[in-house]
Amino acid sequence: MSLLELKDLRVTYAGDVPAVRGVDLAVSPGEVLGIAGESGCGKSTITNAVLRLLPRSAKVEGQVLLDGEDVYGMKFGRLRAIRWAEASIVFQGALHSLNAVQTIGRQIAEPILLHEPKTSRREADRRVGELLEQVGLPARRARDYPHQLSGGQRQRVMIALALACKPRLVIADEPTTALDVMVQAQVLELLGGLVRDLGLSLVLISHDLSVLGANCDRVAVMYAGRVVEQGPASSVFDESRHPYSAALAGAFPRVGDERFRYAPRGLPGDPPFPGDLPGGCEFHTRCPVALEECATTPVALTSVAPGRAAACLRAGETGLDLRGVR
Ligand SMILES: Nc1ncnc2c1ncn2[C@@H]1O[C@H](COP(=O)(O)OP(=O)(O)OP(=O)(O)O)[C@@H](O)[C@H]1O
Repeated sequence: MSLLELKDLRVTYAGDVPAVRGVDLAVSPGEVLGIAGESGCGKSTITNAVLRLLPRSAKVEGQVLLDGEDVYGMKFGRLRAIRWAEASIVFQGALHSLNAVQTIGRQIAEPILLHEPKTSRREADRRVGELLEQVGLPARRARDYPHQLSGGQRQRVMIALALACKPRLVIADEPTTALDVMVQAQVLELLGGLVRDLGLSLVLISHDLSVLGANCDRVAVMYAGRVVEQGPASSVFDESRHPYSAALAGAFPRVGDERFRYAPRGLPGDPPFPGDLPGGCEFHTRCPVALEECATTPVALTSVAPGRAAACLRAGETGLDLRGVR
């Protein structure tokens, strides 16, 4: 059974902004699922929807099942119990997520003491030290305040915090966006290693498809609130079946990788505003291989190969060369 399952998830913000428009996703125990897409495509909305962290004005339809339990059908007490302990989130931008006037040790101890009331302060402190060491920081840094740490160290603290109550699922929403490339690679390697060692499931969210290609088992690519391609990470990245995935893959080349014979190219234009979507395929206005009918024919996510699906009228065409899109 899946540890996390989204069934036809739809989120509409006040003012009729359909930010997520029917997303089906499943994450198995121990699996790393990547969610890719440009800013505004609905990635953070999905993150927040999983643990019911959306503003009250957001209308949520469909289902979120965590280990088979309907997150939107449970009482608030149960919801509070599963946050941190069953599933936790590493948010982007640790400086804003951490409390500036509390030591990081206290901040990591807090969910432990809250969720495990029998744990003594002393035991919680011991666990904090252990968690800090697990993320590559000396235990004594527990006495530091967030401003005394570098950006990469703070993001390590965020990971320690997410692991504090031994959850089975971690959602990391752009966990390395604010970091420089070297530190980004170190933090991702750390996160991936911990997930493997602890046997956790991970949902890794990023606009950078190369990050996901290197760190995930499977990837879902989102555009305008929907999944437009899904499949094993390496194939979505190397042999995209949707022109948008091909463009995303081409926007972030891996230096020295022989497979990238094309210069990195940005994708012209912006994603559409969710309140004002074009007809037909939502991507047709920016698509380099669009046909006339793409402007009028809506297209659903359809299986294109075992374990692979794409929402493109041309996805099944043999010989369609998307490499030039990169
Ligand atoms: N509280 C809100 N009220 C109204 N609209 C919102 C709200 N939060 C997000 N949106 C809109 O919903 C859409 C999806 O936003 P979301 O933050 O989920 O995208 P994202 O892919 O995570 O982008 P980013 O990478 O920039 O965080 C955007 O058009 C955004 O403007």
